[in-house]
Amino acid sequence: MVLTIDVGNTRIKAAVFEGDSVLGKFVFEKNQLEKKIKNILEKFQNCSDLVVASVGNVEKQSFLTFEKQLNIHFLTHENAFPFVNKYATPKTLGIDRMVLAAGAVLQFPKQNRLVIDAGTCVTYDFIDESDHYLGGAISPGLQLRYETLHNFTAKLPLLELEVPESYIGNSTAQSIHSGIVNGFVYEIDGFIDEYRRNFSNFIIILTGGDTDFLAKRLKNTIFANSNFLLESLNQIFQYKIDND
Ligand SMILES: Nc1ncnc2c1ncn2[C@@H]1O[C@H](COP(=O)(O)OP(=O)(O)OP(=O)(O)O)[C@@H](O)[C@H]1O
Ligand SMILES: CC(C)(CO)[C@@H](O)C(=O)NCCC(=O)O
Ligand SMILES: [K+]
Repeated sequence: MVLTIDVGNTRIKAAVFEGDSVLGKFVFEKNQLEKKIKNILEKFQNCSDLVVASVGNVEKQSFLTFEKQLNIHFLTHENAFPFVNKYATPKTLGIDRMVLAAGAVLQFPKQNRLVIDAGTCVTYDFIDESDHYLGGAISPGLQLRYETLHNFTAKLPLLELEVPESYIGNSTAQSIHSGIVNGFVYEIDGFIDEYRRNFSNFIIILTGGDTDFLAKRLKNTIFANSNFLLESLNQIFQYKIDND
């Protein structure tokens, strides 16, 4: 059994795998990390390995507490990844993006793939059919857009996510919802259209905290899987055993 942990910018997500099956899924805050891992390990006593990908500022020490119980694997740029990294600054590429790219290559061999992770930030990652990682884009996520609009203006309120009534916002609130929600959807569909103009065939994987909200609203057909990063961690773990 493998415990996979994704330390994001805002939250931590974890899942226990037996082979390819998910036995349990967990979401928690950074300050609950040690307590939650302890609880998970009490529930799943056959966990032998812990695989972590972290872009957040969590102390490595918090995981090392469990060193006696588990083999701990901290993914870094030094690990073997199943693609050729063509990013101009490979050392600054987010480990979460590398894990998503690896998962796309392992789950969808020999085809072009676009991975969209709609989390705190939205990331776009493109890996072509020759398994070359080309890069993509980073933009603010849905929640971040609401917060930024409020934090950097004098008059704009902090609103909760709401589906806009129309693209023509007829009030301050509706204008904000339209700008953020419609803008977000247009951005993603716009990127997908641009990729389509340049690559004949590719699979699109959508993941991250806003997966379900977005999946219903995009005009393009996508493969929606909010667990894709955790599943990819599990797959990399299998790959890592074979290749490191
Ligand atoms: N319970 C929740 N708490 C926070 N965000 C949530 C929640 N449910 C859905 N979301 C949405 O998920 C987005 C955050 O995504 P996610 O949880 O994947 O981010 P994260 O933990 O920071 O991970 P990453 O850094 O990998 O993006 C927000 O834009 C928000 O709209
Ligand atoms: C873009 C984020 C914040 C998304 O979690 C993360 O992947 C990261 O910190 N990336 C580093 C910059 C880059 O990927 O080029
Ligand atoms: K993200």
